[in-house]
Amino acid sequence: MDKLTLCIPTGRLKDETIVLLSKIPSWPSDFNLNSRKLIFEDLSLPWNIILSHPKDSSTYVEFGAADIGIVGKDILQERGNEVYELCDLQIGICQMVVAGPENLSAAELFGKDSLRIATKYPNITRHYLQEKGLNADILYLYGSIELAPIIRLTDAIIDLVSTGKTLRDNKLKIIEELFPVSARLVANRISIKTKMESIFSFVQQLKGVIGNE
Ligand SMILES: Nc1ncnc2c1ncn2[C@@H]1O[C@H](COP(=O)(O)OP(=O)(O)OP(=O)(O)O)[C@@H](O)[C@H]1O
Ligand SMILES: O=P(O)(O)OC[C@H]1O[C@H](OP(=O)(O)OP(=O)(O)O)[C@H](O)[C@@H]1O
Repeated sequence: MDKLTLCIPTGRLKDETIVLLSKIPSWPSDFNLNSRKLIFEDLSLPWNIILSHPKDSSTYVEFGAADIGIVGKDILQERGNEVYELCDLQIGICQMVVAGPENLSAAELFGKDSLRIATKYPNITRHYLQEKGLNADILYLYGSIELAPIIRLTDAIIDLVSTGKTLRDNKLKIIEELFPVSARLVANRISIKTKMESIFSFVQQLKGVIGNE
């Protein structure tokens, strides 16, 4: 069987991914991905591994640098990379929401004459506003999005929520839920044909351990 190249995101998904992979029997129990190395091609590994920024995993898979990869549904929606979604890994679970000040109702927010929304997800936000028939200015920010409405830079945000702690600590609340988010296993569209057997075997092994605490 072909040895696959797997793209694992750094950041908060990395640890959960390693927990999942280490439940697969062929994973070497003493293997350590916690260095600054970005490529792992050790003979002891059942797959070659590359580590990418979480926003880039689906791009590496789309362009064939990796056969398969792990990526949040938020990034798949935002970037629209041409990859094949294989399965939900049930890690990195959160929700994409519209959130705003605690005292603001949905009717008040959406009834505003000039609406401004801060987000790390401009494409998702544009699409959402179009679907709702709303006109708004989108303020693209890199992080700490919750800051924008509390200093009244924007009326609301479109961002991820998991525990809700960031919203609560900043006196914000969910105004509307857009879609659930979790990490997905994706495959390159050519590899899925040329390395079908290896990919199928990998998916079967993963499916055996997904959701097992
Ligand atoms: N609060 C959260 N709870 C659960 N999963 C999350 C949460 N925030 C983000 N995620 C998921 O984890 C993925 C990676 O997020 P992470 O915070 O590691 O990186 P990032 O925000 O894209 O990058 P950076 O922190 O460098 O800006 C996201 O694309 C999303 O799918
Ligand atoms: O509901 P919670 O559990 O509080 O999580 C939500 C927060 O997590 C993410 O931010 P992240 O930690 O990635 O930081 P960032 O804003 O700098 O991107 C997201 O953008 C929220 O800010």
